Amino acid sequence: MWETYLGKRIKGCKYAIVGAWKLIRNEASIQVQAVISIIMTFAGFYFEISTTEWIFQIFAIGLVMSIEGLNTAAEEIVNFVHPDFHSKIGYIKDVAAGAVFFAAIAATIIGCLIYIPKF
Ligand SMILES: Nc1ncnc2c1ncn2[C@@H]1O[C@H](COP(=O)(O)OP(=O)(O)OP(=O)(O)O)[C@@H](O)[C@H]1O
Repeated sequence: MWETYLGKRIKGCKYAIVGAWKLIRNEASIQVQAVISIIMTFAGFYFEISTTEWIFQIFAIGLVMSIEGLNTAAEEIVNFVHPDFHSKIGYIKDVAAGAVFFAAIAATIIGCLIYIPKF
């Protein structure tokens, strides 16, 4: 059953869920993002934001957490293949962190556009 096309897709989903759980359990940066996401979700219900605002908020949360996860994966790869100090490793880690920064800035702007008018 697991060797069929559908079986392989289901197995892939299982690994992805396990990976998401590992990120939440082990990575402080993801834990911070998860807590912020929960707070923003409560805020969404409290301020009764519109469907369009929910779409943007959920998209922003997904974007930041996805890129933060990819940043963690990039860090793990470079630490594994080259544990020693090297300027190229520093560059790779810096640009991976920079990608998170872009997503975080976009999410912050979306949050401001949604919530500032509510005050
Ligand atoms: N092996 C290395 N070679 C060169 N520069 C490095 C290396 N490791 C880290 N750096 C530099 O230090 C910065 C922070 O690295 P890293 O993300 O590993 O530290 P951290 O954020 O304290 O780690 P963690 O997220 O695991 O707590 C990198 O962006 C990079 O500029």
